[in-house]
Amino acid sequence: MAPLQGSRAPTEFGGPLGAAALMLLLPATMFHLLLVARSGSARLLGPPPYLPGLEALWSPWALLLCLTWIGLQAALYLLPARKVAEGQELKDKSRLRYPINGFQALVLTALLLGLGMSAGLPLGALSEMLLPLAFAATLIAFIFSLLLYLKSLVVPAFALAPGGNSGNPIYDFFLGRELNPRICSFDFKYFCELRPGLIGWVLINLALMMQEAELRGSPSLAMWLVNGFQLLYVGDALWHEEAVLTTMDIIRDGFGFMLAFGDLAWVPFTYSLQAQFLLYHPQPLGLPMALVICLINAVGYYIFRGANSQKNTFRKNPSDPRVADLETISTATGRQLLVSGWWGMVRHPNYLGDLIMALAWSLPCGVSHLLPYFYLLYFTALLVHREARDEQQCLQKYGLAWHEYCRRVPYRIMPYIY
Ligand SMILES: NC(=O)C1=CN([C@@H]2O[C@H](COP(=O)(O)OP(=O)(O)OC[C@H]3O[C@@H](n4cnc5c(N)ncnc54)[C@H](OP(=O)(O)O)[C@@H]3O)[C@@H](O)[C@H]2O)C=CC1
Ligand SMILES: CC(C)CCC[C@@H](C)[C@H]1CC=C2C3=C(CC[C@@]21C)[C@@]1(C)CC[C@H](O)C(C)(C)[C@@H]1CC3
Repeated sequence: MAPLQGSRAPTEFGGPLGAAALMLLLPATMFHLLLVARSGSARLLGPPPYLPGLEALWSPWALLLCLTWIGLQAALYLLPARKVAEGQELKDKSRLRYPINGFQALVLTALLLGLGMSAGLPLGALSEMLLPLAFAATLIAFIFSLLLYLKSLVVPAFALAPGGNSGNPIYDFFLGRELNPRICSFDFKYFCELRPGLIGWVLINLALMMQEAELRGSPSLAMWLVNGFQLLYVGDALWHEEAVLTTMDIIRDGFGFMLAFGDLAWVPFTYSLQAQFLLYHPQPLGLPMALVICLINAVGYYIFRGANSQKNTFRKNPSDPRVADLETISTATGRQLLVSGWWGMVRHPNYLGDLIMALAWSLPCGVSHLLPYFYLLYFTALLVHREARDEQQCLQKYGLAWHEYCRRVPYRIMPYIY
């Protein structure tokens, strides 16, 4: 049985108190956004238009729908994969294996949906159920995290995450004790990170677009852009699914409430905020402005994809001709750090690209409201915090070589600014 008191790594997110506050604050924020998006004034910083009673939140149908959705995605995850990838080496020197069939799951979901819609499935009606669906997803995330916590109490110590094993049950419940909870080969964290929430996000976007078409005759240009940009982002994540195996969420963070709620509830219901806003607050958008916004998204995507692919190619095979000419610094671990190309511009060029895309997702909503810019604000805070966490880990891993990298590439995310 794993000890309750673990490695005593320094706590993050403000320790147990911060974790407890976040567990209340994050769901509260999500419901606030859902309520405000459909209110006339759509004021991000004002009070919610009303406080929903339990009858507006709880619906057994919504719970059934959420469970069916997760079940469908789990079934697609279990289908034969075109490739099985190995994860990073674990404490016991073993490597886990992961199916690479996320894009296949997206395509099959789209086919099933197409079939359903041609048989009369009223997808637009989903937009009327967002509140009970979000409540059901939160409930599922909470119960799921509790089961994950209980499971973590009976696994050997080497299976625990370095950070979520402080001995404080609230903190560990939030951050996640077990690093890679699995039943047989089914990896819960990997599954949740990319499937039900991410594909659910584009499904909700599509439902909002269908509803707009029903209300106004056809979807607006702004709605097309938001749907297109975010579908590109999700499709890209699933196409490059293997890259998620080197993110800190998979390598370092345990699977607890933060990721379970983040993946299953936060992503689908808050990342679709721009489309929610547009359904209730139609915005005029001319073709020239739409083209400028497409250009901004393309620039963001170019940087995001270029930086992520450059690092992934380099980590897989430093002598690959696409990266072999780049300048590097050697580290005591034997690994090298790129100091030219994208990674010589700033220390997190992928975050910069992601943030530029976030701006492009909000601009179609106009500038009359702050609400559609919530994602950009939240995401800036998330990435600044994430960058600091990653910096700390790289400093620990690479020591002097990391100092040298910081000297050569002084800016973190935004050249000459941050
Ligand atoms: N939409 C969303 O909600 C979110 C999106 N993201 C996106 O996910 C993607 C992945 O982000 P994330 O996992 O945070 O981190 P990164 O992909 O930026 O990976 C950081 C790691 O890269 C390696 N690295 C850092 N500098 C260099 C260098 N100069 N040369 C070679 N390797 C280097 C280090 O690991 P090592 O040396 O061990 O390889 C470091 O720990 C990003 O594009 C981010 O924008 C992230 C969070 C949320
Ligand atoms: C609820 C809290 C505020 C914190 C939750 C954070 C999570 C929502 C994010 C943590 C890392 C994520 C990643 C993606 C989605 C959001 C979460 C889960 C990602 C799958 C999005 C698509 C990208 O292409 C990616 C690189 C695959 C992302 C990986 C990290």
